[in-house]
Amino acid sequence: MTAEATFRGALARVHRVDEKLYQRALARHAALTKPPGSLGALEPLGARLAAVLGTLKPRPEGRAVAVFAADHGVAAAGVSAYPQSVTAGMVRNFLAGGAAVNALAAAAGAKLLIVDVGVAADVDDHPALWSRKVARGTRNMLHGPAMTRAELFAACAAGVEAAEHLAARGAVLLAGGEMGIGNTTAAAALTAHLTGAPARAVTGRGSGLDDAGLARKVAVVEQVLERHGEQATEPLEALRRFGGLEIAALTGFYVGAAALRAPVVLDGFIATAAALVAAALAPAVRDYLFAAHRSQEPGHAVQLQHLGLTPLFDLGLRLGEGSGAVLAFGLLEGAAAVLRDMATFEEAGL
Ligand SMILES: Cc1cc2ncn([C@H]3O[C@H](COP(=O)(O)O)[C@@H](O)[C@H]3O)c2cc1C
Ligand SMILES: O=C(O)c1cccnc1
Repeated sequence: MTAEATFRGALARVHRVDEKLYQRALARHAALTKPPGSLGALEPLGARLAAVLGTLKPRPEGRAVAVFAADHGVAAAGVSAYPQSVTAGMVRNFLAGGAAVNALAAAAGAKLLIVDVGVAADVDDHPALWSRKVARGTRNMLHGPAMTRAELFAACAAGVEAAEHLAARGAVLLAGGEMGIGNTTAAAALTAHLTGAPARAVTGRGSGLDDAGLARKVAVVEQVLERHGEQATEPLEALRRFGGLEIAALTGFYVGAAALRAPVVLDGFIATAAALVAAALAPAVRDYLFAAHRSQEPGHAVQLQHLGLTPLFDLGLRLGEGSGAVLAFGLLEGAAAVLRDMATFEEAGL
């Protein structure tokens, strides 16, 4: 099967969840031994999980996070506080177990898969590494499309296959993360294009730009949109022009998860840019997406509002790597547990 067929096949398998099951789960919550509504956001959260998993007694055990890594040609425009070489350096750190997502995934009991979809440097083989290098980074989107169509679909297919791989190994709750120096610039361009928000409203400091760096980054995003925004007439073309290989892989990952009817947790600004593309291609994908946190990156709130998703928490995170998504696993499992395991007033004879 071609990469394009893999991705389009997954898109065609995405269907809306059962709204009636969602309503029945809310009704069950109202009958449980607690004042109605006293579990707050956990109640609709549990009901959404029930609808996704097709049961009033969801048991989402088995957690996994896939972190997609790739480099960005636009990094040459001085849009990050860090050099491009940090992408490969951090991939090696993930494999050695020393990054934030390693610590958080271990604390959450989540399996971690690292996927190289486009790191510029060579990365040595490792049992935790999936080598799906499509190219040695993207081209600089200031001068033209970041990817070819073949590269775009190869990255999207890698994401679909990562979701299938993790689900086949017992993961019920999925999350995606990313690593790629320069990728908040790509995410900002995509977000401005897909939501219609002005570049300056969705462009932030990323990994830590100062005021001058931020002004340069906003100008880059504006120039990119001016130069070829009009040619991006559909979501996949926007992804090809302004995205990154890891963002395309995350788009495939969300579509792949939805096609498998698996709940999938969003992370921060870059991950949610990929979710915007996925939801633009197949609106039903939204039924399977769970927003973990609100990132400090200012465009994240714009994206979440566009998707109609309410984040579960705001810890002031601005890291990526899937770090915030992994932190939400416990809340999802807690929401499922109360819906599944609590007694109703009638059962308790109350
Ligand atoms: C050491 C280090 C670890 C990271 N882990 C995630 N990111 C985050 O920062 C990058 C995006 O920011 P920008 O667009 O400003 O380059 C991404 O790789 C993202 O995941 C990191 C960044 C650094 C420096
Ligand atoms: O929101 C994020 O995920 C984020 C923000 C800044 C830098 N890297 C990631």
